[in-house]
Amino acid sequence: MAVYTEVSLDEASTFLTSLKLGNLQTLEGCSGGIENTNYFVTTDQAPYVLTLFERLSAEQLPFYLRLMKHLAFHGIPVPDPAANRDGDVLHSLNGKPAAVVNRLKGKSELAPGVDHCRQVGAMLARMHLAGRDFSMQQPNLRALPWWNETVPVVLPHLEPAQAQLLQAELAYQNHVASQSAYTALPRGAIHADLFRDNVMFDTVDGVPTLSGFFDFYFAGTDAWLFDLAVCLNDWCIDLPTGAADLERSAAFVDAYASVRPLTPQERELLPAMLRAGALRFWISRLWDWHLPREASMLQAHDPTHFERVLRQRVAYPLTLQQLHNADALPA
Ligand SMILES: Nc1ncnc2c1ncn2[C@@H]1O[C@H](COP(=O)(O)OP(=O)(O)O)[C@@H](O)[C@H]1O
Ligand SMILES: N[C@@H](CCOP(=O)(O)O)C(=O)O
Repeated sequence: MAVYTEVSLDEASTFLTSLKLGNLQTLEGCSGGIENTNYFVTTDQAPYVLTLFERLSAEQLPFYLRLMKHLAFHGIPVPDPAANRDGDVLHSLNGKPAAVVNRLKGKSELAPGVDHCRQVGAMLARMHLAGRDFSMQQPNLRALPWWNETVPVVLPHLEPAQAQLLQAELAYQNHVASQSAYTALPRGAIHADLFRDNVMFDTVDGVPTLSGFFDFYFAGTDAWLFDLAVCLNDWCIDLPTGAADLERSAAFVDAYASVRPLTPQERELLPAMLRAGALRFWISRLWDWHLPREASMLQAHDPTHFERVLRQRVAYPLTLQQLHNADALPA
């Protein structure tokens, strides 16, 4: 259930009219999602999603909403936040920060194939390029400084072998971040959480067709390669084992690079960033699992999944060369 703050028909109707989004026809609480209150609404103009932000503050939200607006303006299929007559995209409803975006068509593909990966890879690169002239900056709030802060907090909850891996990987990532190749990585606005459940596909003429990226609430300014690595760690692995799926990985990376070729430093650091992406989500899942926030509505995800992904990435580093030689990694 993801309606934490009730909105009545009258309240929604007045709100949508004030944004000139038409006359309310339907209002339906959305059962998916765990962070925010989401309603699917339809007016005589279009279907929308009304979100009341339960956790993020009014200070953080403008970056996410403005980024979505910027990307939508540049033709990237992302929810486009509705502005009021003053151009504001962050509103307030029933005491909560609120936004209204267009509803993307389709549904998430939780068992993606090669073609899904190809589409997401190409669109990810287009999104990175479209973000180049986005004027706002906000650091990735779940990057290295947060890992350094959070690892000591979760360590006491781990088995010795897990603690050893976590500390060793954090030391390795601190070392990587001090290298000139890392500093030279191209950067910009990244989604930072573009998992399978944050992408929609619609069926067009019988063909699954990417219809949008959403849930930009971990977005920030960081290395584009990190975003690519986060995606590869979700879209292109075998979920039960965490092992890389070479065919999907190659399709994803090739599609990405066909839009934005990777720099020599990105090619060099792909294995390290795949480890960084696994570490980031292992830490956040450990944190949510062992230290649930008071009155938290979050359902913690299984941290051991990303421990497995990290172990795979350490044991079998995935280089671009290997991606094009499918025999190089064990099945
Ligand atoms: N713009 C959108 N278009 C279509 N569906 C959406 C949109 N935004 C959210 N949803 C739906 O609402 C669900 C919850 O959204 P999400 O952003 O993941 O919520 P939370 O941040 O609370 O986890 C998604 O799984 C998706 O089905
Ligand atoms: N993708 C992350 C969790 C982020 O939660 P979301 O529901 O806001 O996408 C993970 O799998 O750990």
